[in-house]
Amino acid sequence: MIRMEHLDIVLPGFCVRDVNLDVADGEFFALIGPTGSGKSLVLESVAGLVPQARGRITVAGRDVTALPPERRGVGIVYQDNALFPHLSVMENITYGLRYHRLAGDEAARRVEWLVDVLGLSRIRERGVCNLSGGEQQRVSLARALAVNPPVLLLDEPLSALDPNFREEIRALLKTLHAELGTTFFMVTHDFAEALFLAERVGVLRDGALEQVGPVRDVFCRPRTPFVAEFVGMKNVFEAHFAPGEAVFHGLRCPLPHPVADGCGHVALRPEDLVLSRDGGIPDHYVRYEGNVRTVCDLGFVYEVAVRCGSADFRALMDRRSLMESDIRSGDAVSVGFSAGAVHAF
Ligand SMILES: Nc1ncnc2c1ncn2[C@@H]1O[C@H](COP(=O)(O)OP(=O)(O)OP(=O)(O)O)[C@@H](O)[C@H]1O
Repeated sequence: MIRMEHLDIVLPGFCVRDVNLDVADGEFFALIGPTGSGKSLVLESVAGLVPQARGRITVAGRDVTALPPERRGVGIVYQDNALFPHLSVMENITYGLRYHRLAGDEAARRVEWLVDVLGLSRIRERGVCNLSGGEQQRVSLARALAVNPPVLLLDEPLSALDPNFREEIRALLKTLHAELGTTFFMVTHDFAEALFLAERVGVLRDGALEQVGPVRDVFCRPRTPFVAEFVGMKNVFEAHFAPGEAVFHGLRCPLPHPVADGCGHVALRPEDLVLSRDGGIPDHYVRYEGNVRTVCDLGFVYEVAVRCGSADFRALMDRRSLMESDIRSGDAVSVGFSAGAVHAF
């Protein structure tokens, strides 16, 4: 549905380099990466809002590289919703219908369906300026989808919302995608969002794609240290591989799958580590001894940093486990994990 071939965008001080990407018809694809990695530029080049220096963009089989934004067949939803402030909710939603010559029963039914699914019935005649952030974002989703675009581009649609609205809009995005079959192409720097919504993701780093794949694959089997850290692995170590095991920072670790001998990395998710002060690590777990360096309150969970030899591990613990195990900074602890949790690459 969307194809980018050898896409380059050249700006003073920043370049997007040789992006090649295929997004399938009806897919929910998320382009993820840290702030400033070029995600919005790639999305805007699909929309025709940023000129590319090289490459070709195809939408629904049509080469749109040279077409203006309004002829590309894409809808767009921004982080800050960009509604027309002088128009009502319904006027905003139906604004594009006339331009796209979409009057008639089918368009009216679609608008009513969107108003209903997005919970806008009660506020349809209101002006948009005094709506809550969540309501405004629901209106902008309805406006973008009212003209039935084959592709909906979403530029960080949740990041300006407070946490309650974020969950609500996230769930609505999932429903809309499942019901409409529209291809969704979303940009976000929040991997958890992509994990909840997307079928596949592409990870952008400094203007270049570093890994593309099914979201679970990228989550569990990152191919580079950068992707591993971006998806929250937290424990990424340079390692030397020998038959059946990895050695890193002087620690030996069995490998769940055969890996070619030589150098590489091992990575562990912080939630896969178990900490204990009294040796209470299951016998079949890999186990190292170390000292707690810091205990950091992250809100719902605690991140506990433990040094074992010269390796710094980071584990996540919920409040109850932390209280029950009475782990504090400076304590001697065991760090344990199942060999199956080790990702080697
Ligand atoms: N019109 C422009 N002219 C020059 N530089 C630009 C322009 N637009 C964006 N940039 C720069 O290009 C880089 C990538 O910007 P972009 O907005 O695509 O990043 P992003 O990954 O979407 O980041 P964020 O998550 O913060 O939105 C940034 O350094 C930005 O300052």
